[in-house]
Formats: sequence, structure tokens, C-alpha cells
Amino acid sequence: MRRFGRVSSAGIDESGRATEGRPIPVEISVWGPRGQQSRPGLSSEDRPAAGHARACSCCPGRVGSSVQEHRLPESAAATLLSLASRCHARGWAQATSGNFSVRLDAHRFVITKSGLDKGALRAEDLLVVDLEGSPLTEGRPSAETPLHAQIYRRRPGITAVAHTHSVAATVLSRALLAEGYVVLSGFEMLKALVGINTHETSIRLPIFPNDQDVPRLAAQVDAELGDDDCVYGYLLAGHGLYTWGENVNEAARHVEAIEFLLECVLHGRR
Ligand SMILES: CSCCC(=O)C(=O)COP(=O)(O)O
Ligand SMILES: [Zn+2]
Repeated sequence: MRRFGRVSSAGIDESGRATEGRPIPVEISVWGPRGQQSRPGLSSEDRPAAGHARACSCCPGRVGSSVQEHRLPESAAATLLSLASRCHARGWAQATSGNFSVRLDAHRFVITKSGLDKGALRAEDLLVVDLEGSPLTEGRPSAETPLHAQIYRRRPGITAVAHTHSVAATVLSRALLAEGYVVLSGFEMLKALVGINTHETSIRLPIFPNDQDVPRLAAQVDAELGDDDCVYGYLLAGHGLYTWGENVNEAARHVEAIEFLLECVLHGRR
């Protein structure tokens, strides 16, 4: 199985930086809801640059630094929205479920806002967060942002993450939680997963118990998967699938392939 070391996403260079496409602003805010009024105890060292919701790792935000807006290449926004829309159309992101993200660079990613209809997203429904999952632009990020952040922190080559709530992922992850994984084996469709070139392949999709404490859940995933780059995704029991790719198209292919494979396994158990 191949390792996830290479960055090949169109529009993102080897350091993870966007390189092409006309940048579009993603709901720029200045220092969160309270604006830039003075805050007791906040030193000039802590102040964010204009365009940031708060001081962040990508921009120390020193007073006097140049204005820096968080921008998303138009092509990246379009492909992210298209991924969400495709998953919704397939019935994998119903009733506001699911969330989708794309890496901007080594320090930031763009993710869908929380609680929105994933079949009707617009560019303003995306916001920028840092790799700790803290928002850098205005709005409430997906409740599951810590799970996306965990993947981006651990895997520098990953530039897109998709989370879906299909019936197959939901049912199988509950039924097989005690085993701790779903086996996907012998299917031609396995070849849609990067690095696999024969149906004579067997992979395991780990299953984690669901947890409403998402940072704790992300910590558990991190502790168990670490930077294991031979894992294509994982399931949350009774909840859904997380998968990813080195570019949005690869993430989309992995969602479609894994959802297809889970349906096959589910049918086979009936
Ligand atoms: C209605 S599904 C419950 C929340 C969830 O699991 C999900 O994937 C969507 O959460 P978000 O905050 O990203 O809208
Ligand atoms: Zn979810």
C-alpha cells in the first residue's frame, strides 16, 4: 500500500500553498464578534492582523503587520462545494449531516459551517480555521472540525477531507463495533483507492465508538491511528465515514468507492 507523502493537488504546491485560481475572500472578519476594541490583558503581541478572527499560527498578527486576508482559490471552493453537493445528492449527507474541508496551506484549512443543508451550500458557507480547528474568519465551523484538524495535522500530504452519513456506514459501524473494523476484500472497486491495483486486496476500515465530545473523539482517533498512512478512512459507530485524499478529486473518489464497498458488505450480510 502506498504512503501518503506526495502533494499533487491542482492549485496547491508542495508546501501546501494555493498556487492557482483567482482567490476569493471567505467571509473576512476583523477580530471576532467584539471587533477590535481593546481587550484587557491582550498585549500587542497577541493582537491578530486585520482579516483574522484572532491571532493565529499562520500569522502572528503583530500590530503593524501587513493586512493579510484569508483567501480561498475559487477552484478549491468550487470543488469543495461540488463534493458536498455530490454526497448530498447520493443520500450520504442528508438533514444537514456531513462536513467537508480542503487544506489552504500548512497552517489553515477551509471547512463547511455547522448545521447547514449540504445540498445547498454557497461559498459564504465556508470558513477558514487553523490546524487546531479554531476559526480565523467569521462563523461557526462544523461541530466536527477537530476531526478534520486531526487529519491535517498528522498528514501533511492530505488536502481534502470528507465526512458522510450513509445508511451503510451507519448500520455497519454499529453492527461491527465490537470487532473494531470492517473488512473490505476482493472487490474490483478497491482499485479506486489510491495505490491499490488488484481486487485481490483486503483492507480494514477502523471503527471508533461515537462520542459527543468531539475533541476527545479526535484525540482518540489520533492516539489509535497516529500518522498511519495506510488507512483510507474510518467509521464512527452509528454515525458515519471519514475519508480523505491528496486532492479533492481523490477524496471524492475515496468517498464514492468506500460508500460503494460498504453497501456491498451490507448487502452481503442480508
Ligand atoms: C444532523 S447530523 C448531526 C451532526 C453531524 O454529525 C454532522 O456531520 C454535521 O455537523 P455539522 O456541524 O458539520 O453541520
Ligand atoms: Zn457527522
